[in-house]
Amino acid sequence: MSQVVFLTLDSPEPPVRVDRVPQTHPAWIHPHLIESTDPVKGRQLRVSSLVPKGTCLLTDRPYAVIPVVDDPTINENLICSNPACNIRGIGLAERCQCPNGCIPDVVWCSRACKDVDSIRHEFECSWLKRYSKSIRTKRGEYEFGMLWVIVRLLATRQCELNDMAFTKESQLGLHRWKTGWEGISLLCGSPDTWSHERVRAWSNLVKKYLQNSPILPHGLSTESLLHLICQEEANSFGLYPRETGIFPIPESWPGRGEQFAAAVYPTAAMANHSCSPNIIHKPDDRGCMVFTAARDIQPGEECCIAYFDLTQHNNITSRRQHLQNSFGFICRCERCVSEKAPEQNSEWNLLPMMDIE
Ligand SMILES: C[S@@+](CC[C@H](N)C(=O)[O-])C[C@H]1O[C@@H](n2cnc3c(N)ncnc32)[C@H](O)[C@@H]1O
Repeated sequence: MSQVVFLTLDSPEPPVRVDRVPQTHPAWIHPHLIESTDPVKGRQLRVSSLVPKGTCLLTDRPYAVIPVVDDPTINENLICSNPACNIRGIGLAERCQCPNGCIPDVVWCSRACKDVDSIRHEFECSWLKRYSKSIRTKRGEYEFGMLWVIVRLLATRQCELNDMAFTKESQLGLHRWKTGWEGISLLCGSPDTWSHERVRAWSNLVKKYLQNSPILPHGLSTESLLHLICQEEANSFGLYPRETGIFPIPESWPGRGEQFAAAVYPTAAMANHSCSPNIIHKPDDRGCMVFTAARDIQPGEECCIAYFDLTQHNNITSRRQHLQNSFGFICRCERCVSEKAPEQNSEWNLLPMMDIE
């Protein structure tokens, strides 16, 4: 059963028909890509038979995505807020803005996209109006972005709860992979996997900005919200215009470019990190995450991406430090295990998993 909503426009244009909320299913998963579990790394992606170099293994739609740009009033890299579109690169002339003037980062590429997205945007609009300025001023862009991703996750969840067709398909287990909110709830990351300081700071943010209220009517407990932040921090992707994970790095490689968005994907988040990845990843022009085989991948082999730009951290000490500080785990990829930094060897087995600082 599809939910049909008619939205009335101010102008004499015909009403826009919304058949159902935007789909959050993975757009496509290669039939030979499988999920398994590693005793140290947790869930992982593998292939069940030989996958030749250049094969596309996954395109995953974001469950939530936000733009990340310095000055949204002039930057042309903003993405369309409508999750069914999410096109990047909206020129200043063609962008539609929020009629309530919530924040300049919220734009749509057309009036049709704005209208189709009105129910979802309504969920975040009052929250953005009420809190964005003070969070940005007092806490900075990073924490604002993190909280906005959480609010967008909750907004998609709300749409999903109202969308009978999606819920029914999920409940019947029609998908081989867990999708939608069910996929998000399976993401790794909990208060136990992060440092006490970080968890305390996030807990304060939840109490101050994310509690269930008429401004943010999600119906979840503060514990669930804290857990969601822990998951988001362990699983969100930065979106860059060029590929991440090309290895060995070609001499003329310019790097992946400047970040333009951040997103959470239910299936792409299952990929573990390797400092010599066999998968390169890159968002398409609509924010879908695309995984491509960087070389031939043998049957049973794990599929790994690089969580960071390998040109920026080229020795083991720098790579380990970066992964611990930014992602909260000690890298156990084959390259790190074989290269072990001499000065860190003695501590290697003593360090707790996933504990930052
Ligand atoms: C984005 S998730 C990847 C999927 C995750 N394994 C799961 O169970 O859902 C990132 C987490 O996976 C684990 N992980 C990823 N790459 C790893 C690596 N190279 N070495 C050790 N743990 C890794 C860490 O716990 C990390 O916080």
